Amino acid sequence: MISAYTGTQIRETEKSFLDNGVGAVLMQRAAYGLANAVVRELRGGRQRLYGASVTVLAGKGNNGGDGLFAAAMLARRGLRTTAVLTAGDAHPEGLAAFKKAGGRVVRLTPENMAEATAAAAASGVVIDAVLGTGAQGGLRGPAAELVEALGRARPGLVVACDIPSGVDADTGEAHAPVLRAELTVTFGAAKAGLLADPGADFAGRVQVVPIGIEAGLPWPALCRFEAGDLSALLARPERRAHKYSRGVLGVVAGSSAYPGAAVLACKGALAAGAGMVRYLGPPDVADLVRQACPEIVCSAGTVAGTHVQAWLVGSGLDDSDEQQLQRARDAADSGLPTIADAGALPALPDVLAPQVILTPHAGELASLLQRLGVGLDRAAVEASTLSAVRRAAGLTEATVLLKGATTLVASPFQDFYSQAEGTPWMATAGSGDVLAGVIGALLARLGADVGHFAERGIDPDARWGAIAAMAASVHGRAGSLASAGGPVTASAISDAVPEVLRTM
Ligand SMILES: NC(=O)C1=CN([C@@H]2O[C@H](COP(=O)(O)OP(=O)(O)OC[C@H]3O[C@@H](n4cnc5c(N)ncnc54)[C@H](O)[C@@H]3O)[C@@H](O)[C@H]2O)[C@@H](O)CC1
Ligand SMILES: Nc1ncnc2c1ncn2[C@@H]1O[C@H](COP(=O)(O)OP(=O)(O)O)[C@@H](O)[C@H]1O
Ligand SMILES: [K+]
Repeated sequence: MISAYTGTQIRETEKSFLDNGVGAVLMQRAAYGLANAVVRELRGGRQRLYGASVTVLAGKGNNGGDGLFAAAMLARRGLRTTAVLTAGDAHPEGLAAFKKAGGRVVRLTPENMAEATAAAAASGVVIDAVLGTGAQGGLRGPAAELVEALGRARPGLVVACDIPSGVDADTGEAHAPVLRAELTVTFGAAKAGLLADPGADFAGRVQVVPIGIEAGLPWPALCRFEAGDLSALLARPERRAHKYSRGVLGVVAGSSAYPGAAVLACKGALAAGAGMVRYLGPPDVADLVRQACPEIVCSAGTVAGTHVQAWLVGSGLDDSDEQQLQRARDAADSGLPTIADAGALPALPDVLAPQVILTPHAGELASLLQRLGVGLDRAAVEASTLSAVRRAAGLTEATVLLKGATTLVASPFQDFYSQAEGTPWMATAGSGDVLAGVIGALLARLGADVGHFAERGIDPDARWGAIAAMAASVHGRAGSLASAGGPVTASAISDAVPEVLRTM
């Protein structure tokens, strides 16, 4: 599992080390990790180290210090190094080491702005070490001007030191201008803002360099499941499993306008290993569901009269179909774990419960928040995804999964997950319906199994968020597998789910 922390958590952890006078040692480790990462990138691109050019944009704090020490190490390995000091001042020891190693120093002024920009744009590697976890707000003054111009000039390989300057380490909010990095080398542990959009857009690949503070880190602010976690959590069926023990999912989805959503949700659930799927809905949609998936048991019954372990409600619901909306409300009110998607979101009560998992995309989350009195539009949600999803979970008391390039999960117990295994090709109609099905199958199978999670170190209350994140990971992996770099349909994502689960 990748654990990520806020800037404050990292600074508090570092404090005891700094108080003990080992701050300089930590900085050397950070700089060494950063310099090595740059070397690996150059070698990976089959470039010669000797004579390669590197420009470090160095601010006046410790982030600039890390960058200058790293650049000094690179200078000693034969790279041509330039430091652009964006604040006039610089970390004194870092600057001294850089000069001693033979690096060239440019103190940024309005007069040499064009020259400094051109030099940075022409160098093979740019290290962004202007602001780190001590940043308050975004870049200002000459540093902002330089980064703005450099962004337009499309520089070579951009490597961010700890975090792209201007990205908030706690929330992932980006204060323009931010230089888009291909790689972020981050110290001690990942920062939460690197795993939430839009920060993740600017961070590129994230590499964590241990610096010796790890044992003192607190409970993470944000987690990301990796393949090994999924293998442990997605247990195979027991030898004497039967269809009921595998989990029965009830599905309330689809309408005459969107019958396909019901089919895709059911397919997603079957693909993710539901023991049985019971569909409730209008006869014309039920006919289509039966034709597409003869495995599904269809009826026109009520929620109370249908025996299931979990519910999936809302995908493709029509807001005028009062019978389906009532079923969605009954399911959310049943006390059983329920994934509520799309058309169910505006139909449910404001306050729900943790075992109800809401799955909005950014637009739907904005509408939900507006209904709850929070004046955020879609753009505001996209600019601050982690804060938005956290607020929604707090206000609704439900578990909230925000879909997007990075999928975020927030539970009312303050557990946060970020998964990003998908591909932009998955931004295709019906993809979210398949995700709903995958979540539904996992809820039906694992929702009641408190012991299963407890044995794997997950608190019973935290299992709803964990299940949502596991499903997002499986869905993202299935999408990437099916896409293989090209277009993908929602059906193909669903078809790839069993292969992902087989390899877990
Ligand atoms: N303290 C240590 O020993 C370690 C620190 N580390 C590095 O230190 C960084 C944090 O260092 P700092 O706390 O010095 O903070 P930063 O280097 O992030 O920046 C703080 C400095 O920039 C100024 N500043 C803040 N916001 C600004 C803005 N918007 N525009 C212009 N100037 C601004 C502040 O006044 C201060 O001088 C981490 O990101 C990491 O790179 C790592 O080397 C690990 C060890
Ligand atoms: N740029 C992207 N990169 C990766 N995954 C994405 C991207 N955009 C959307 N997705 C994923 O695709 C799915 C889209 O769901 P949704 O917006 O509900 O679509 P629909 O309602 O058409 O099914 C979600 O799982 C989301 O996380
Ligand atoms: K930085």
